[in-house]
Amino acid sequence: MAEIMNRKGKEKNKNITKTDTSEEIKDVKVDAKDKSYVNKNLPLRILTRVVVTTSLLIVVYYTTQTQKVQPFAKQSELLLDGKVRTVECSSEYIEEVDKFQGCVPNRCKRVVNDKVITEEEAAVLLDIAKMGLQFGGSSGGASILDLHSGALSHGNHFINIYKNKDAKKLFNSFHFEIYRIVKEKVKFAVAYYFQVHPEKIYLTHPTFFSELTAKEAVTVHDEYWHPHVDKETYSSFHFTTLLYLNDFGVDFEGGRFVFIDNAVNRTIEPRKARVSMFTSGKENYHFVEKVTKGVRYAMTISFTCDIQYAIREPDLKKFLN
Ligand SMILES: O=C(O)CCC(=O)C(=O)O
Ligand SMILES: [Fe+2]
Repeated sequence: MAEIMNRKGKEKNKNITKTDTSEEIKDVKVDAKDKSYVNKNLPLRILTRVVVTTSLLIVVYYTTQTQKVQPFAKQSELLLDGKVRTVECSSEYIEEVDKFQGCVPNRCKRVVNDKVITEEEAAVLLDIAKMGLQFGGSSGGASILDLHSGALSHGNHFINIYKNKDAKKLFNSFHFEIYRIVKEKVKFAVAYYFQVHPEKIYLTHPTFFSELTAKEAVTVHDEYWHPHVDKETYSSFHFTTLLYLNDFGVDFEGGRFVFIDNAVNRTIEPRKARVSMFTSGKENYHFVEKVTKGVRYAMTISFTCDIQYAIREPDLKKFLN
């Protein structure tokens, strides 16, 4: 029975083919037209979808990005009483610091205080940084001056500032005294906020001035914007402090300090004489945004609980003789 139906169907089709050829041709033409229409418009439709999806993704990305950034300290605010945020210490940090009696912070934290150092002191340090750095300067966007070791960025490498006779003429004992006092004040601020004994924390290497610009990086030393944990970069660190010497949004653009937390990034906008202090473990994962305009000056002042990594004051004699 099915076969009969098939045959009948075939015959019917045959008839149509014979009697209505023009109709079929017309149909075929329309079909071909339709197909070419579909083929011609397919790339356009795909393109439209791609454009719409990409735009949506961009909008979603930027809205979530901007929502995720929260200022912790803005340049426009003066934090005279300090601003503190407690964070859960990473287990590695606790394990490490536990070895040092009297140096364990009762809590891991980040603190910003604008009263520890005066603007006058910051201005003297800015002078020291600028005077020293004029004898060097990296080919890329990041230069450092370390008065303890004498290391000064120069082109693609480092030179020793203590070997430069002209540099020696510019510095005097007043500069070195302010440099010492500032570090001492910062040490006491760390001891106060982290509830550790001031005699149990020691200045450590590297403690240095930094100068960041929008210049293209030349060597890895110029790539200051990578997220990192200070303790992983320098194992001796237990407390990191940063003293900012000029102003975000005034002297330079970009260059905010950013703590990377799970759901949100928290920013510190540099402000002249602002001191930021934090425990150096994984709990304070961070980066510095690229400077897009101007020059940013800061000082990284590092502390350790391990006396074997303590560093001394810069040797004044090396400069003044
Ligand atoms: O200059 C800053 O704000 C931070 C620099 C930094 O992350 C570092 O020295 O480890
Ligand atoms: Fe860092």
